[in-house]
Amino acid sequence: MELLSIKELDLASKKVFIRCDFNVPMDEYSNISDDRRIRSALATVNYCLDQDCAVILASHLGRPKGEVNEKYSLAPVARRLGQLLKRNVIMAKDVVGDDAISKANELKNGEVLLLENLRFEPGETNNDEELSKKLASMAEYYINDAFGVSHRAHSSVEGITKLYDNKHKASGFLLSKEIKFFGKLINQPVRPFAAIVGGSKVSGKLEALINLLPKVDKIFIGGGMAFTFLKQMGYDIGSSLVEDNLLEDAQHIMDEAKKLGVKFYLPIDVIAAEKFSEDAVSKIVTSQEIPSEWMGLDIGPATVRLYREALNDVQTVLWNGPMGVYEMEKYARGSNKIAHFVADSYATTVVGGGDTADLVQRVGLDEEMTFISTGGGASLELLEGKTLPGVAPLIKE
Ligand SMILES: Nc1ncnc2c1ncn2[C@@H]1O[C@H](COP(=O)(O)OP(=O)(O)O)[C@@H](O)[C@H]1O
Ligand SMILES: O=C(OP(=O)(O)O)[C@H](O)COP(=O)(O)O
Repeated sequence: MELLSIKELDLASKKVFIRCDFNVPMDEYSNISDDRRIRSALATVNYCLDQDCAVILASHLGRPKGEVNEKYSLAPVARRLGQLLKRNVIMAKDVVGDDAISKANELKNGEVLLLENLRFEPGETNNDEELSKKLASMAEYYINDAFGVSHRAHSSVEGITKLYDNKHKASGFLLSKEIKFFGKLINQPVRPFAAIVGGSKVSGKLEALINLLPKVDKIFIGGGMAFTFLKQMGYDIGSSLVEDNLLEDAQHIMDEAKKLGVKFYLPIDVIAAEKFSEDAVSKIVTSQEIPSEWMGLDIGPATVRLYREALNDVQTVLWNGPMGVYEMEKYARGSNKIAHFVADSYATTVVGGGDTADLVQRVGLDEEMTFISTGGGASLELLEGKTLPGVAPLIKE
């Protein structure tokens, strides 16, 4: 699949809109714990600045659900970006309001403007045409460099592409790199091929799992993903994260895995805690025996041993989603152990997702992996064989 490339555009001294994925992990004080997604966008931003462009950057951060919420402001990203670019980054107070529009209009060549969180606008996730039009009115060229969100048909990712012809839109360097890498990986994975899937975005990833089954040989489940399966198996999961409306889907996935001969691993023990807190009372329990009101916040040591054994013969691994609440040291052990097994293996190791990349970086193993992708959900959907809605309009005819 060949994409329209930024290199083929005549960008010199033009105004360019770049959709980035600056959805970076932050602590409670808005300190960015892993700036990989910002650093990954620099090649495209610097390329545009070298062409003397006026650069308008836009991203979402978290899921503020169409409302302005200071907690999800991109201001910390603007500061970090300024440090990395070694130049001032102008921050708009809104997305397509008076402030953003006037700053975009006044933006000079060589200047960088960052719009506020796109998801402060309810139209963003609804792929609203009016919002796309307002965003597109800011610049003559559109670049998608937001691999991590290219599986979402959102206004700044999909809708906006309809407002530019092929001479005025393209993929950025990051998006191209990711698509090229996964293209190769998916066509000829060396087998056995395993997917390790965890984290907290249960609903999206459960859907991905069903399509992943025919592509992989082994699936390892951890993190908040596990409890929907464990509940469906009849276990008491206490107050662990669960998607009750997806219990049947979970059963379907387990049945299909059996039918297809895909080895499907679930945690056999977990670290359960009385509450979602670092200082909560916690203990190791079997997956069948999570006390009511307690919640599973990490995989347990028996699961770690089981997964290590079963990962031994694997030749290709795609990992998305932490095995536990890795941000709290007390529940980070499972994720850290898995990170070490994956890094130490001779397999091709691909890690995807903002938080998964963060945890691998925290244990200093990022250089040990074959490839760290900026997209978790996006890479799972690529692996399913889907063409991502943000990528389809950028495929060369
Ligand atoms: N058992 C669990 N219960 C609740 N949250 C969990 C659990 N395990 C992991 N998480 C959370 O999942 C989040 C990451 O999930 P996700 O966004 O799906 O991963 P990624 O960003 O790598 O795609 C982390 O904030 C982590 O604390
Ligand atoms: O962090 C992201 O996805 P990921 O956690 O699957 O890597 C992207 O920024 C997409 O965010 P979303 O899942 O809220 O649409």
